[in-house]
This record gives sequence, C-alpha cells and structure tokens, in this order.
Amino acid sequence: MLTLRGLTKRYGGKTVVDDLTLEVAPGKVTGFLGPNGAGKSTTMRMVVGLDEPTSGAALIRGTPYAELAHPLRVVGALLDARAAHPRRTAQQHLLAMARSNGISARRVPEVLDAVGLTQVAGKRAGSFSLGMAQRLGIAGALLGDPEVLLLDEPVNGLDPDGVLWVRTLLRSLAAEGRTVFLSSHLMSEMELTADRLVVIGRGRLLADGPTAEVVGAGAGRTVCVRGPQHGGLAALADRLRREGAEVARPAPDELSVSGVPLERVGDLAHEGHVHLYELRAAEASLEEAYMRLTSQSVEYAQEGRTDLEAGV
Ligand SMILES: Nc1ncnc2c1ncn2[C@@H]1O[C@H](COP(=O)(O)OP(=O)(O)OP(=O)(O)O)[C@@H](O)[C@H]1O
Repeated sequence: MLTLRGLTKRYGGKTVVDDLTLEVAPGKVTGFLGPNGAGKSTTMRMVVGLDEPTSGAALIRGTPYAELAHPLRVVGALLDARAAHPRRTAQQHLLAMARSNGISARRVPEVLDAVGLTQVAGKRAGSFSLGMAQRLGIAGALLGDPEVLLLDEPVNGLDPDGVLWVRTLLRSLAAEGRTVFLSSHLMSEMELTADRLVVIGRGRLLADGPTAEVVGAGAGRTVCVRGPQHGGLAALADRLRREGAEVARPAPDELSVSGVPLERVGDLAHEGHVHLYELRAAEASLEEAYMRLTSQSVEYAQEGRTDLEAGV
C-alpha cells in the first residue's frame, strides 16, 4: 500500500505537485497519467526519497521511505532506465544493488532471467539499447522481491514484444498481491494494463478511480451517425446545430454529434426523412477521457491540441 497525504512540491515559486492525496492499493496495477510536466516523476521521486516534499508525505505501509531498513526489499523503482553506471556490466550493477540492501546474490541471475537479459549479463550497461536498459531497470526494481513497484514509463523504448511482456509481468505481479504504480503516455497500453487510474494535471489530482470508470466518465456524449452521402446528412447536421449540438463531419457519409442525446438525433433524422445506416454512441476510449480531463492542464500544447479540444 502506498499512501500520499497532501503531498506537495514547490520549486521556486512554482507548485509542481499540489496537495496530492490518494492511496495506491495492493493487488492492482494503478496507472499514473498526466501531460508532460504534470508532476508524475516528481511524485515518484518523492515516494523513494530522491526529492523532499515541501509539505505532506508519501508513505509505504505507513512509513516514509527514508525510515525503511531495507528499502529495496519493500519498494522497487524504475525511475530512470539510464541510471546504471555505464561501465558496469548488468550483473555487476545488480550485484552492487543487492549487496547494499542485504539481498542474496542468488537473486541476480533470477531477475536477469526474468527480464530476458541472461545472455548479456556480462555486457556493460552503457552499451545497452534503451529497451535493454529498461529491462535492466525492471530487473533492479524486482531484485528485492518488493511488495510495492514504482515504474516511470517502463515501456518507453520497448518493441511490441517487450510492451506485451511488461504488461503480462505487471499484471502477474499485481495478481500476487503487490502494489504496482506506473506512469506511461501510451493510452491504449494503459487501458489494457491498469485496473485503476490516477490522472494529474499541473500537479493536481484530476481523476482517481477504476479504469472503466475514468474511461466511461463523460462517455456516450458523442453520437456517430452514418448514412448515404446525399441522403440528407447535411440537412440533419443543420437541424442538429439549431438544437445546440456540435456537429462534425469526419467523412462524407458520417456525422459526429455532441450536445444532443442519441434518441433526439434519431427522432430528428426520422422527422427529416434522413436515410440512416447507423446511429450509435461513440465508444469511450481512455485517450478521449484523458484529453477531456487534462484539457485545461496542458502546459506544453501545440496548436493541434487546441483543435482537438474544440472538436474541430
Ligand atoms: N529539480 C527541479 N528544479 C526545478 N523544477 C523542476 C525540477 N524537477 C522538476 N521540475 C519541474 O517540475 C515539473 C514537473 O516535472 P515532472 O518531471 O515531475 O513531470 P512529469 O509529469 O513526470 O512529466 P513528463 O511526462 O514530461 O515526464 C516540470 O515543470 C519540471 O520542469
């Protein structure tokens, strides 16, 4: 169990983590989402004592990281895949970590095997590709057989096989009762991997709940309408706009309608003798939910993002 209580970090006059209070439960994979600069890494760094909170606390089983006798046996973290000394071999790197935390050297070949790096155990970490470095970082996180795992973008740099492997690994670690907390910008992957989601923007909590709930929040607002190109869709779009709907035409035979319930769209189509092939609520996706949740919290936005928010 990982608990954040009013966790706050300020750099100069800027609050980068703002009064975060939440619990990351054992037995589940919890995804940590937020735009660039939202404060995810800073939050994780505070959990493992690499940054000092300005106020509030991060507790593992009720204890601050700094007070854990053998922290690696309680919390395993992958925060920076390139953190290993480049001149040390994978094996040396893990042995050094094991020694400094009272972990048996026998764990080293076990975790190397678990992450698929046995063949390159004698190679220097500095020669590793990003994907290999991520695997070594995951091996380090697993070394102490910890009950809490913190992983900052663990699939960054991994090929599709590697991404699938991480997903399977994290799900099985959670199934063993561990607390798994990971950040990623890959929405589709997060949707597949995480049981729960925590979303932050500009350091503040925007959502915290089961993945299906976060994805479903605000879903069903968009209605997809499909019909023959010259079957009256344009007239239906005008009629819907007069009702206050926002209407986009993503394809000549398609309308995307928001602001009017599906039933009303059907009634108006019927009244206007508009020929329809399809009328359905748009499927909820995490990407859409995320865009909606974070629309006011993006610090480094480009113009395209503004268009997306406006639904153009
Ligand atoms: N040591 C520091 N000194 C000053 N500002 C910092 C420091 N570390 C982080 N920040 C600032 O804190 C904010 C949050 O950064 P953080 O790396 O935690 O965000 P993030 O959500 O992990 O972003 P990304 O998705 O890009 O990795 C950023 O504006 C960053 O510039």
